[in-house]
Amino acid sequence: MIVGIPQEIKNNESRVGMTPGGVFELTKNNHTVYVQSGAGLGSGFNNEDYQQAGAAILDTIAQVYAMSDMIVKVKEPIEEEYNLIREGQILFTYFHFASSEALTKAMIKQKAICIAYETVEDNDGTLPLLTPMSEVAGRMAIQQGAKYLEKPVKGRGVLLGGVPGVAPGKVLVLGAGVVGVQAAKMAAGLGAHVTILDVNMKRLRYVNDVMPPHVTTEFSNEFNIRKHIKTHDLIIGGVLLKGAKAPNLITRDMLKEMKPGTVIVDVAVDQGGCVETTKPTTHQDPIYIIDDVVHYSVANMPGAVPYTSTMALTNVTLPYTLKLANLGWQAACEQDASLHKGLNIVSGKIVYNEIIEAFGWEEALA
Ligand SMILES: NC(=O)C1=CN([C@@H]2O[C@H](COP(=O)(O)OP(=O)(O)OC[C@H]3O[C@@H](n4cnc5c(N)ncnc54)[C@H](O)[C@@H]3O)[C@@H](O)[C@H]2O)C=CC1
Ligand SMILES: CC(=O)C(=O)O
Ligand SMILES: [Mg+2]
Repeated sequence: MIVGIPQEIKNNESRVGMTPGGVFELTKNNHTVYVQSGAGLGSGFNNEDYQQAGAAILDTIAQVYAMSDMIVKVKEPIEEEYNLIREGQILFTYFHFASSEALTKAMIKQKAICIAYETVEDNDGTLPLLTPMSEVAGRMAIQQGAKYLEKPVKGRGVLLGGVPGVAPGKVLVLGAGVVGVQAAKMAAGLGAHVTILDVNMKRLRYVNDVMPPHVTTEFSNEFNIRKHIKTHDLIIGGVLLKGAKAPNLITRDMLKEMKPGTVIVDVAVDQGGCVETTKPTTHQDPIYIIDDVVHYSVANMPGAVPYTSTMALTNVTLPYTLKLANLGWQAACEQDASLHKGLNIVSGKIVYNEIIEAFGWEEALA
């Protein structure tokens, strides 16, 4: 198969769809790999690194799309890319369709085979291709939150760890999944007091077992959320309903209950966010303020640490990329139930119900 790796063109997205190590494995299996010139630079890989691994370099993104049977990338295609996508072409990347009707309609129109990293699902319900980026984003959420709690950027002016004689800051984490646990771990490491909420008791039991005593667990419901937002300095949104629009756990009226300068880092923004006032922002312009509450909602947080993120991503995507290249998408998805769950749109038809539900459509637009 011919596999193409275009440069990411989303704002401040420096990750790339594959490392030279990934290219090496594909070419070893007799596949052809085209990499757009300069695509890996942001992650520390130059054209020669890819050539030595067996790739051929193409000058433009248009050439990469035109010459490849399968495109492997990181973020969803953006508008400039829509018309480059060909009927029957496999796109293996993050899509987060439920948060964008425009993207969904565009991919239906292009009749591509859209396999979404974020819905590839193992038997135990875990999401192997989302997990490493959630690990990155969960850890980063505390770094970013701590920064925006500083007064010059309109935060409360609280140091998360406190100092001797002064109490530490308080961090409220919504969702005890991958993002939530990684965020809680980092915040606890800084010495902050952490409250973590989930509706899944198994996850709360796990957190309770592995975290230090200054991380406390509570069941997630409106009563508890309303209680805690009044006293916490930093709120992390890490909930997920697989493939679906995130539930609005914090509504607009609740902002008035928070202390001025409270910071919300809504990591779940890529699935629409779990805060009513969340709207996607970029690394260039990451925050906005409503009712004195600082909102940080960058939809591609790991893009800011591409050296770590590109390696972590290829580690998990490569076995699936190889399977798709070796067998073709139909046979690969028939053989591998986890990969099958990644099918979101196939030749113009939505095959993942939560997307149809997110837009309130009656049926898959075909
Ligand atoms: N902004 C960014 O750059 C990135 C965003 N993400 C996003 O972060 C979100 C979380 O991802 P993961 O942690 O991997 O998901 P996960 O599936 O590991 O965890 C989600 C948790 O939310 C919980 N949950 C569901 N409903 C809830 C409720 N009403 N209250 C409290 N908890 C609830 C679930 O029980 C689960 O434990 C996803 O939307 C993911 O796409 C992930 C990576 C990067
Ligand atoms: C998961 C995701 O959307 C990201 O890594 O950007
Ligand atoms: Mg994202």
